[in-house]
Order: sequence, then C-alpha cells, then structure tokens
Amino acid sequence: MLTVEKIGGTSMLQFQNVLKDIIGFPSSEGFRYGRVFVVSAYAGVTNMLLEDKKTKAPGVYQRFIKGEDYESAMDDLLGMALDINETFTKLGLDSKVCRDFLVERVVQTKAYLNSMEDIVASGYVGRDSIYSAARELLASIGEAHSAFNTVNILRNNGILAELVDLTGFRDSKQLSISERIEKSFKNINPHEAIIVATGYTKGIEGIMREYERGYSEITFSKIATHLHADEAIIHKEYHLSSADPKIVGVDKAIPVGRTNYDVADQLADIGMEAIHPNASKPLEMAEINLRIKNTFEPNHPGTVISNDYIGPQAKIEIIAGSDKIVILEIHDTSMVGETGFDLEIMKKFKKYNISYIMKTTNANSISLVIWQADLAESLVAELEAEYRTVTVQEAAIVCCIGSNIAMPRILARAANALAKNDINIKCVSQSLRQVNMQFVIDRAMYSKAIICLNEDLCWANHK
Ligand SMILES: Nc1ncnc2c1ncn2[C@@H]1O[C@H](COP(=O)(O)OP(=O)(O)O)[C@@H](O)[C@H]1O
Ligand SMILES: N[C@@H](CC(=O)OP(=O)(O)O)C(=O)O
Repeated sequence: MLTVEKIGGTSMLQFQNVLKDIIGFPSSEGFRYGRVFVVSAYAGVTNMLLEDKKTKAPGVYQRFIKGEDYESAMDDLLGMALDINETFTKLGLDSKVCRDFLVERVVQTKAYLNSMEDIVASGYVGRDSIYSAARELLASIGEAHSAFNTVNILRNNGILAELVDLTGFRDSKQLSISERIEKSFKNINPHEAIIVATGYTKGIEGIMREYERGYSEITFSKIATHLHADEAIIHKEYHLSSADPKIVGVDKAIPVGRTNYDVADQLADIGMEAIHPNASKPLEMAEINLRIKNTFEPNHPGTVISNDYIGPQAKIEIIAGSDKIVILEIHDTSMVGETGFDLEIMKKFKKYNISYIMKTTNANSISLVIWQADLAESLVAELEAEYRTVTVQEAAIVCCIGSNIAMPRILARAANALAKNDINIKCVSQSLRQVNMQFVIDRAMYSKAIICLNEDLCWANHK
C-alpha cells in the first residue's frame, strides 16, 4: 500500500495532531511506512513571505517589489518561524538544528534579494522575470521550513524519515517541476521510511507563476501520479463539506462522504478553495482516488472522490460559489436567427485569454459569467463598439452540485429557497448532464444564499 498525503498549513500548525493521529508511532497500532507526506508551510508563513491571501497585506515579496524595507520584514518572518519552532520542542524538535537550517536559508535569500535589487537597478534585465524569481524563492522557504522540521521531529521520535527537498535551493539545474519530482524520487524507497516532501517544487515553469497560492496541492498531485499511489489523501482543517464551514458554521457543514471527479471539476471551475483547481485532474486521469480527511477527526473516513461514483440517492452534495465574478451581457436585436453570432464574441474572449464560468442565451442576448479579475476595460470597449447593448454587473454565483441530481423538483426547491429569502435570481443555468445548477445573484446576498441553500437542500435532508 502506497499513499501520497498532503498536509495543509492549518493542520501543520497543530503538529501534535499530525504526529499522534495521522502518522503515529512505530509502537502504535496501524503504524505503517509506504506513506509520502507533502507538507504545506505552517499557516500564516506564506502570507508573511508574499502577501496575505485574503487581505493582501504586504509580505516580504510585496515590500521587495515596491522598493520598501524587505530586510526587516524578513527578520520578522524569521522571528515568527522560530516562535513556531519553539511550540514543537515538546514534540521532539531540536531547536538548534532547525534554527540553523532556517537561518541559513533566510540569510542566503536576503543575499539573493540584494543581488536581484542591484540587477533590477542596472536596467539590463527585465523587472518582471526578476520579480517572479524572487516570488518563487521566497515561497519556497515556507515549505522548506515545515518539511525540515517534520523530518527532525519524526526522527527524534524513533520514526525512520527521509526529506525530499524539492525547493532546489542551491541547485542550478534547469528542470521542469515534473523532472525535479522524478529525479528527486529516483533513489527513494517509500516503504523503508516516512517520506516528507516540500509542497513547493522548483521548476522552470515556476509553480507560483503557473498555479499561484495553494500550489502544494500541485506538487502533491504530481507526486501521487508519478509514484502511482494507491490513494491520494489531503488532510485538512475541515471535511470537504456540503458548504463552506466558515460561512454556514461547522455544525451545519455536512461531510460529503463520496463523490466523483465530475463534481470536482465543477468545484475547480468556480475556484473553490478546498481543492486546488489544477490538482484533481491528473489524479482523475491516472485513476487514483482522492480522499479528503479532517485532521481533527482522524477516525472519520472523510470524502472519497473517484471516477465513476454516482450517489445512490438523488441529492445535492455541495453548495459552492464565488462573490468575485461579474456577469457580462451582450444584447443585440440582430442576433435572432443569426448563425455564428456567439463565435465572434468567443474570438474576443480567446484574444483576452478569458475562460467563462457560465453562459446562457436567448433570442437576442448572451450572458456570460467571468472572474472579475479577468475583466478588461478594453474587452468591454471592443464589445461595445460592435453590439447594441453591453451590460456588466458585479455579482455572485451560487452552485448546487451533486453526482446525482437528475430529479424533478430539485431546481424548484433551490429557486424557492432563494425566493423565500428575498434573493432575486438574475440569471440561471443547468446543462443536460444535470450535475450543477448555477444561479447568479446580487453580490451582497452571497453568504445568505449559501446558508439558505445549504439549510434547505443539504441540512434538511441530513437531519
Ligand atoms: N465545501 C467546503 N468544504 C470545506 N472547506 C471549504 C468548502 N468551501 C470552502 N471551503 C474553505 O476552504 C478553505 C480551505 O483552505 P486551504 O487554504 O486550502 O486550507 P488548508 O490550510 O487546510 O490547506 C477552508 O478555510 C474553508 O473555509
Ligand atoms: N503555503 C502555500 C501553499 C499551500 O498549498 O498552502 P495550503 O495547503 O495551506 O493552502 C500557500 O499558502 O499558498
């Protein structure tokens, strides 16, 4: 049995639970090797290195690119990381060894950043490529720190453990992410020791550049497919739940239990943060099941995502959505009966590299939901130049998703739940495959909509 398991940042901060309940001790029941752990940085560390994921408060990287004092931000980061280390000494972490490792990385990174600053000032090299290298370099410290500590704690508890450092810190070889993973695992036998790999992988394409935050799930999914794992497991702060526990409350968030990769695609499309949008596809293609477990409920089997699962009863499994979208509508009376009208609009979307989330159409209008971050004023101007009316509204999208929702009344129930709560549906869509009903609503109503849909479609059936 070989499993590849990712441990999220919030769980890493509670390492006593990871050690006792997830990894265990050689003397404890059920302990086994054959496990590769891919670890994220401790929660908060990447925020300090780059910028806060939610509030965007600047970290070292943002200060560096703005020409501000990044060195003291780096010192603060080091202080915070060493404080985290202190909390683990009672678990067996060797303060001196772990401190020396971290200090060396931080000192060397400062030196790299200083040189980069000089190169940018010289004007000989483009800023963007230097900044993007700095972002990669800084991000890698978070996972190097947590992976190094993990191996140190495991060894000090009599557990055989090997570090696979994918950050390539002093490695000048130009390898892609997949090549580095392949090379690093060449002489590793996961059945002889617990393997701990950094969630950050250095590669010529740049894991930050390609996948942005949450990238450790990309490393995880690439390792799982490379090693042909029997199962890929993500250990997280919450179960994969019927709705975001932070919105509906943990008591109303029902663990999904089982679902399929079709549902995972729907979640990826709206950027649902519980799984990185690009992580599940390679696992699906390799026919590896993905299990999402709650670190703090170790005996609960969690949720298994597989290729062919169809729920035995028709039900909504997940309510998800986003309040970071806009709806764009093209209305033109010349559209009716015209062939290829949509094609011209799509050519513009392709030119701007925009993938839409939802599309609905009638005789003379086409509505598209896209990420607000993708909306370019010049695209709107181009559309306005060609079509009668172009409307853009900031909005939110809520989706009711399930592997088996093809049943009468379900759409009516969802619409009714929104109506009862005075939430107007601006636009609606459901494809023939019937796995996802999508509603565009007023942005201010987003949380209320998630709460009432979860209550009426998931919680009411669960009680
Ligand atoms: N249906 C859902 N089930 C579980 N979590 C969800 C769901 N929808 C949104 N989330 C959010 O996803 C977040 C997980 O974020 P992430 O940064 O990946 O955590 P971790 O540090 O465990 O990797 C949680 O904070 C939670 O609020
Ligand atoms: N630490 C990185 C990578 C990651 O995947 O973290 P987490 O598993 O905590 O979302 C980040 O914050 O983006």
